[in-house]
Amino acid sequence: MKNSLIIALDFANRQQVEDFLKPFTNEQLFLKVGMELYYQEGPQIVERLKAEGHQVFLDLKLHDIPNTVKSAMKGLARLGCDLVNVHAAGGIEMMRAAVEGLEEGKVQGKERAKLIAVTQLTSTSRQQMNSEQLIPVSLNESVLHYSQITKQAGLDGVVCSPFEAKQIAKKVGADFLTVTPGIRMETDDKQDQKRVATPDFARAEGVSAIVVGRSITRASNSLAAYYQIKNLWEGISV
Ligand SMILES: O=C(O)c1cc(=O)[nH]c(=O)n1[C@@H]1O[C@H](COP(=O)(O)O)[C@@H](O)[C@H]1O
Repeated sequence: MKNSLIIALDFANRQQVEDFLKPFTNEQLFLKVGMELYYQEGPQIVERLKAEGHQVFLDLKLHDIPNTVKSAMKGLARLGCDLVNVHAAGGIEMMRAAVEGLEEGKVQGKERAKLIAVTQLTSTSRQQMNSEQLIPVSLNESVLHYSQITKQAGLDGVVCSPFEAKQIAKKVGADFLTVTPGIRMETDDKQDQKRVATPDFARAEGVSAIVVGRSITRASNSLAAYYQIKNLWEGISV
């Protein structure tokens, strides 16, 4: 899990995933299945990627009453994913229920998936958080607070941006996972992301894993873009 580069498979169907993965023939990848793909292809897409030897982050960002989240997690646990998530805004009781569901549903003899909570989405700015969510603090404070309650609920880590990761490691613990999307190369378009950083900045901030979508999946040469980002992330100069 630590030092992973997770590719966000934000595609509409299995065929598009297969086309994207074609050039990566000998690579064992860490792949993220999000709502777009999962809602179209269902559990089979996860089972298929696992059968091909990839690690899978199932990113469905559960956020509901504790009982519903617990039952949903119990079902998801059977898929044998490596990483799953909820929204920290669901609260401590909901997050504890998610852990219970994962434990209850886990595949016999296998480790349960790691569970992380989304703090403030990387598409959220301070101004939006203050005026729309009515949370009158800085993004750092809000993300740190969500990280602390996530730890209290017994989860393994959080989704945050690289800008908050160092402080989380200091205040919540160095082994608490910080998984960071919003990764872009210097010249890339930010699109809908607000808190954006480069792979080498993320490495310098000590994040556990980066999540990269469009900078790889929409690149004219995805394999080359993947290696370029991977080298920066791993601190390899070419
Ligand atoms: O939970 C996530 O993965 C997530 C949380 C967050 O705060 N921001 C965020 O961008 N993501 C996901 O990370 C991916 C980022 O994609 P790109 O912006 O294309 O690199 C998308 O699949 C998002 O759903």
